[in-house]
Amino acid sequence: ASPASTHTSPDVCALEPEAKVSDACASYADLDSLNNRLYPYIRNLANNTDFFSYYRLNLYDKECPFWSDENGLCGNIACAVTTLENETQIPQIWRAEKLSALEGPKAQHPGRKQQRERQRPLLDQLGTGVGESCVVEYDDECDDRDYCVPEDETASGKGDYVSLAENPERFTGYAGEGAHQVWEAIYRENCFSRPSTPEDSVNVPGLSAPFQALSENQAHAAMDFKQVMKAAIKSGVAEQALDAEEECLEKRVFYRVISGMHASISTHLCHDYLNQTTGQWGPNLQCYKERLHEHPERLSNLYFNYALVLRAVGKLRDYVQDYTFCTGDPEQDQLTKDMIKKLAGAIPAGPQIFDESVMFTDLTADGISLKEDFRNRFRNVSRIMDCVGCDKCRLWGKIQTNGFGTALKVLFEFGNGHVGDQKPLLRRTELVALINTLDKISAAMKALETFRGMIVAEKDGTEPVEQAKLPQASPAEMAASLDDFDDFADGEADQGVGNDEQSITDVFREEFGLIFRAWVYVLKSWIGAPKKLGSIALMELSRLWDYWLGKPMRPRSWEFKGPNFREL
Ligand SMILES: Cc1cc2nc3c(=O)[nH]c(=O)nc-3n(C[C@H](O)[C@H](O)[C@H](O)COP(=O)(O)OP(=O)(O)OC[C@H]3O[C@@H](n4cnc5c(N)ncnc54)[C@H](O)[C@@H]3O)c2cc1C
Repeated sequence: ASPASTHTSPDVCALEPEAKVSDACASYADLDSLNNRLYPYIRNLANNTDFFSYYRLNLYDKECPFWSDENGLCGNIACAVTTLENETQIPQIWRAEKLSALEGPKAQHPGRKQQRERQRPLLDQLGTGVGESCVVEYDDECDDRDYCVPEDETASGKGDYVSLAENPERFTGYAGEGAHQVWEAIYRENCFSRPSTPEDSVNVPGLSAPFQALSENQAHAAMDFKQVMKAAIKSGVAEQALDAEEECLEKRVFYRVISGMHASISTHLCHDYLNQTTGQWGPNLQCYKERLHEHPERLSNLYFNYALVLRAVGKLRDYVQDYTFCTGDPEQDQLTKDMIKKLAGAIPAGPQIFDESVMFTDLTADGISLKEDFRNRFRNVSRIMDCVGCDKCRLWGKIQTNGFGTALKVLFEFGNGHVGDQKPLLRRTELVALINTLDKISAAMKALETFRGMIVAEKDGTEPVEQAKLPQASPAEMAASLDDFDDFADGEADQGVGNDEQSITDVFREEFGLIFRAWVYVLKSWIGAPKKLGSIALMELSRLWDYWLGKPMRPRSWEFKGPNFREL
């Protein structure tokens, strides 16, 4: 049956491309077209820059704080993570000797203020090119404005560096009771207004209609809300139950973030699936149908997350200006900074895709406690990640909760009049997690395109069109992709997307940028002219040679690529 016929969720109709993603401000089609342009760029940034492709985290030493996780461990080889054992594989600036030189002796756990004071003179020893973001991360103490339990990147913190590009998120085989227990615990964090007494929870009038879909036996056997929720998840009615709850926007957003993250994980595992008969990795259409296609509200939540995270990255445009990207390779650091600045600058500013200013507007005690509750619950989700029994899933689960936590922090703690305009310092791990989370959602949206193509092909009885693979870009190619991005930014401006009111300085900067790029273009053409003239001469000589030998003359290289081919 088609999704439309099997689901009563309001998101079913809303999934039409032109429809707006509910709770966001852009349509599915807008977000898809934005993603088509941004995707190669985000990929490059996340996978091909040292700053964003290494992550340090404590993957093995944290125990699950909620239950004994010994039974849920995954022994598959696909669950394993390759950590960087050899220090020479890590950019020099992050190696232990460098980090410990910066920290100095550490006899006891210092407070945040002490940490800052102690690190300052040591940072100064490194010289002006090195900032806090290069080497020093505060340890895993929570800041008031954190939505996540932070990772400790200091040398004394237990942890390993992981190359994210070498540990892609894909099918691992982690499933069953252990995985379900984790998802259940995560969704339980969404129950802001849980009934206060066990009686309430089995009292049918206290439950929303979908909970009543549980059999009477199930409902009466449940002694508290936790059990009702567990039973609801088992019976597959939890999503509808939560949908139908009378929820304020903030609680709905909490649920959508989690469900969207779950949908993204499912998309990746279905798209990069191991066919255990042939040993081949590739998309598994059945997996997609069961987990996503038949649940349009999950897809809607994935798009919602894209809008939310993209908005947060866009808000970094001023912040990254002063940020020191430090890997020990100044050329790459400059490139990284330019790339993230361009990315942030190309994301429509203002509330065109997501409007965070409509959330947490209630400044009464109730409103403040709602925000605290929201933050604490999200922190709990990040703690639950220590209960994931598969290393690879835990790695990406931790990165993505940190990424969403950072997005929420940027959205709700950076200005907006909620807390004032003070900008919180972002840890390196937070920035890395944010960009990699965006990369995961962006790649999931591209994977959905593949699956949609497969569904059409299956219906028509044709072969699915293979998606073009992204080329592995070298730093020089990355620079070229910056040029492409200029076109994108200009194109968007022409279409009136992302055009906030501009000041005279902005207009001047924009015009100056245009003139500068035109000047660079002309200069590049002049520099390239001798090579091009040489190629023309060589081509004409070869044609003359063919003519002299009486052979058919080979066509000119720019002639056989069609009328629109401009290059030599
Ligand atoms: C943090 C984490 C990371 C993981 N990473 C990976 C990975 O990288 N690779 C891998 O192969 N496996 C991973 N897993 C396991 C994977 O997510 C599934 O749990 C597993 O494949 C079993 O799937 P399932 O069909 O039983 O349903 P599950 O995905 O386990 O879902 C459990 C229940 O939740 C509900 N549900 C499902 N999707 C949604 C949604 N989007 N929104 C709301 N409710 C939903 C449904 O009622 C479903 O029955 C991860 C698990 C966790 C907890």
